[in-house]
Amino acid sequence: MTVGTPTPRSEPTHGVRPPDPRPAGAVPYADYVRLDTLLSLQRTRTDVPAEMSFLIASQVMELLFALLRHEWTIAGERLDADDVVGATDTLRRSVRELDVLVSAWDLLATLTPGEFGAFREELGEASGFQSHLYRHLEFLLGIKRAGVLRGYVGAPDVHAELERALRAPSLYDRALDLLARRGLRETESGRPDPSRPYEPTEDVERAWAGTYTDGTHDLVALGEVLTDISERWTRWRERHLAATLRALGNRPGTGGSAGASWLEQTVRVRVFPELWTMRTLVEPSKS
Ligand code: HEM
Ligand SMILES: N[C@@H](CC(=O)c1ccccc1NC=O)C(=O)O
Repeated sequence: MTVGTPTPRSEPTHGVRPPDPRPAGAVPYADYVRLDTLLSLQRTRTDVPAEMSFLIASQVMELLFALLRHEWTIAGERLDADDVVGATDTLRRSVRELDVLVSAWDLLATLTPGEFGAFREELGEASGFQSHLYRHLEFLLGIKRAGVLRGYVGAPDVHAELERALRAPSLYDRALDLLARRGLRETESGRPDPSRPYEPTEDVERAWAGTYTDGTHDLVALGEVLTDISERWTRWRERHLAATLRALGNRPGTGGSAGASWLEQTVRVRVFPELWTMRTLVEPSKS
């Protein structure tokens, strides 16, 4: 092609031949992504234009919940194996995924009460409150409430999986056990009953403060990435509350709660609490 010849619309402008879209032996893109199945899942209940972004926002967030469950399960196994660097790498990747989860609220940021109200009745009593993946993530983060299981008695597989996660040590329990194995805690090992709600202790607060003061590099990196996760978790809740206030005002929720005022209480709870409270106790670094 000579200079000045108009480029046909179907050809790339940079002069490189496009790759063969179906190379022999390779898995076709549409098969790998399961595109047919994926694109069969966006069945809205109404013709209200804004409903599609609501549905896709919910699906995107559920996918990211599943991804985070995967990452945090791997990270937990690595902590148990004393692989601090491996666990920290996995948790760092999960922080980027959490950032995507938080920004997924942008999909709902323009939803007005009029638009939401136009399809909300079709949702019946369905609510994100019933998300079992979200409950699984809460358990991994140490937000343990046995009562949550009651909502899943009609779904035995989900119930069994959540029960296992409730009884297993959380990610934080596993990190604190690791600190104990490294001789950084006054008490020897983990919580006697990991299915109980996590209660902050001065022992754990001092253990983190001592670790940060000593500058024990791998453990400070672990503490910082856990703090990143805690911060993002709160941020997701803040944006959920803002989206709710904007789209719903102070109406009660479909899941039976008071709505925004109920969500407001959850925003105040921080996961991994001593990683926040210990910071006042950390001594200035020497190097
Ligand atoms: C504008 C859209 C949304 C509104 C107005 C809204 C509203 C609410 C309300 C009022 C609750 C409290 C329970 C209830 O009574 O229903 C709730 C809980 C919840 N919602 Fe949403 N929500 C929205 C979108 C989403 C999306 C896209 C997700 C992602 C899957 C989601 C996930 C959750 C979860 C996990 C809970 C339980 C929170 C907890 O227990 O701390 N919500 N939502
Ligand atoms: N709790 C919301 C509804 C809601 O969040 C919801 C309802 C049905 C399907 C998905 C939903 N949101 C996210 O999962 C409300 O009170 O309007």
